[in-house]
Amino acid sequence: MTTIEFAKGHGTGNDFVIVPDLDDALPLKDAQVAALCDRRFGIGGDGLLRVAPSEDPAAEWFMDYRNADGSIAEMCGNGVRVFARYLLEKGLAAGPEIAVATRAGIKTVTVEGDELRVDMGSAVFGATSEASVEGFTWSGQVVSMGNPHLVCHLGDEAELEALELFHQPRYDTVLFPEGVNVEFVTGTAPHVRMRVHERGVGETASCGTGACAVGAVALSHAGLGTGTCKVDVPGGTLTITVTDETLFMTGPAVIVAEGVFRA
Ligand SMILES: N[C@@H](CCC[C@H](N)C(=O)O)C(=O)O
Repeated sequence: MTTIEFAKGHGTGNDFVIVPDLDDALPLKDAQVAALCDRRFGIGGDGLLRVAPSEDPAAEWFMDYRNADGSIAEMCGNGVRVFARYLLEKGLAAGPEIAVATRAGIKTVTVEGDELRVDMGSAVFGATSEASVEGFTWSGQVVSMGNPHLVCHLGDEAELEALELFHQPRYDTVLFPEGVNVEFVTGTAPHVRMRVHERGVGETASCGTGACAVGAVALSHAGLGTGTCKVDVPGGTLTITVTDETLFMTGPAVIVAEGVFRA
């Protein structure tokens, strides 16, 4: 029998299995990640955060993020806050500023009271494209937060609530050969609401990088290059602040369990 030490945490309901691998001795296979993230036969999570030593001298720890299906993603916004909270609780980092190495570069996480603020780097706007769910089609803004997003604005709250996101949204597979996270949004800056269908997961209660993309688009639609936008997700609220230099995401992150997984 194999045993794997784990913790479990979430940020606005986007939940993660955390696997400490401080000696970098546990390179998890896709099937192992999927088994750990399975909600019936495993621990359950939208993704997995392996805590590994960083090869970049600018950060001590590397966040090896994997989606629930085992696929690799470049970045995870809620994940990086949960990762930093885990480091703090385990005494692996001191704070108030923690540098975390990710596949999308070093992210600096700052403790702000009960919440954590992350310097996510600027949102990069691309072309416009379309997403469809069950025969309905919306135009969307392509945004990169290190990982790909398609931000679609819907007519009203009723339309947002009626969305059947257990279906995989259709998108331009030539533009997104590796898949895309699709955000569905109502409202205008400084306060919007979104639901999300995540690549490699399905509908989740929150997506940090998705909220960053949505906040940046909402501010831009309002004619504001800089400013703050609150983004309500099913699992809570994230605050997105765009400056001339970067984009900050602020929100909660909690560790809720620890244990040993037997496989
Ligand atoms: N939930 C995450 C995003 C995780 C990665 C995403 N599913 C992808 O494949 O790009 C977040 O909080 O940003």
